[in-house]
Amino acid sequence: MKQLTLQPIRGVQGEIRLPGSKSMSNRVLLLAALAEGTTQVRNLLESDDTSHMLNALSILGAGIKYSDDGAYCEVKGLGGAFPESEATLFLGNSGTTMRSLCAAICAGKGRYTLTGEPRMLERPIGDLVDALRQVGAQIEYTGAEGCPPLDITACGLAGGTVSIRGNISSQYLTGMLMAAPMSLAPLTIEVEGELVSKPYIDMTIDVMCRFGIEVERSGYEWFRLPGNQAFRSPGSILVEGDASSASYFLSAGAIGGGTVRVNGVGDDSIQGDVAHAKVLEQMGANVSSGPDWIEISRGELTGIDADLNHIPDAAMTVAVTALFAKGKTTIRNVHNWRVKETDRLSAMATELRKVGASVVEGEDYIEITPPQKIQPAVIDTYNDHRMAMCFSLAALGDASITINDP
Ligand SMILES: O=C(O)C1=C[C@@H](OP(=O)(O)O)[C@@H](O)[C@H](O)C1
Ligand SMILES: C=C(OP(=O)(O)O)C(=O)O
Repeated sequence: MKQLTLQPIRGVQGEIRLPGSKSMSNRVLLLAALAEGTTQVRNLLESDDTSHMLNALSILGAGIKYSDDGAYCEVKGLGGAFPESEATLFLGNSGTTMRSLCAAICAGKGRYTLTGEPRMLERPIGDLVDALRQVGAQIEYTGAEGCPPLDITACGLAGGTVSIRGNISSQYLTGMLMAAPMSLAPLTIEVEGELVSKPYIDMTIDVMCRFGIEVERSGYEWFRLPGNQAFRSPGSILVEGDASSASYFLSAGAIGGGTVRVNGVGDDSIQGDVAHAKVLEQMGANVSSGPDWIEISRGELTGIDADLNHIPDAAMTVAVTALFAKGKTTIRNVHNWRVKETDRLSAMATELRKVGASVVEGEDYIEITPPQKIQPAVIDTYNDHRMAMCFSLAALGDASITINDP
């Protein structure tokens, strides 16, 4: 196993341009593949999750190539649902790919197996499968009930009304929304109970709108879409910088002193995770922003008690930032951390204790009391990119931090 040791970092300042948003990249790729016309996607993220989406889309028939200078990725759309074929698609541990492709595939024809890394086979998808079955999808579990692998016999989606639970992941609703225009008649999607991670739904609808599909909605309660519609390519689309990735740099600025500026996301962003800067401001950091940039510098940081359900990914960065705040920080309403790349509530509690914090791990919250002084530690990352990225910040505490499997 590789390790990365970070020597104590004494102060940070500087400016970066962010890589493309994972969430926006994967939405744009899928809709571009289904759309009429060719889309040039700029600032596409290069990552495991986007490579699983790209690979699956090319197996499903979309034409994908990079421009000679690498400036954009060109996606030649299919002009409708995926054409009839048979394929096994390996989707790694990418929730956005698994959930959105599952729904989109059901709108077409053919026989498909969707599978992934061992952890993906433990991540729930039953709420999406139940909803898709209401509109005629034929999906079987071949492993554990309620999780991938899935065997799908795609035969199109009927219209009508479908009800979907949203209390575990918003990605199920995102999947239904992006498949809905391909249904055979208008579709109304009703959300049953509480919906988590709400800003991701606004992002989904924003991207769909750029591909020519209007969604009628009542808040996060119901959504109505016309059937038999094709997405239309906007020609060219710029993927915003990744707001979740921005959170590590912004926290570094809030903790470490000098001014840090991230370019590529700001006030005009469609990503909910830009609200991470607001949380840092609430903790005492100095924040300013423009349409596509955010700048931050240190203030006296104080612990907060906050419901961070709306920013589940950046909330992990807040948890590590809490090591540098005065007093206790409580992060509430993050029960679905337990079903992501790893059980993030348990992993976070274990690793924060290694650097000396006192931690209470609740069923759906975490309470962090910082140590007098951050202890040098070897951090396990549980095959979770965000564990690696957010614990790098602990090296700002005058301690050397080794990250396992960085
Ligand atoms: O729709 C998306 O792009 C995402 C939604 C969130 O998941 P949940 O809705 O499962 O919380 C988030 O954690 C994930 O990284 C990306
Ligand atoms: C939860 C995440 O990803 P996904 O659900 O898309 O696998 C993440 O990137 O933090």
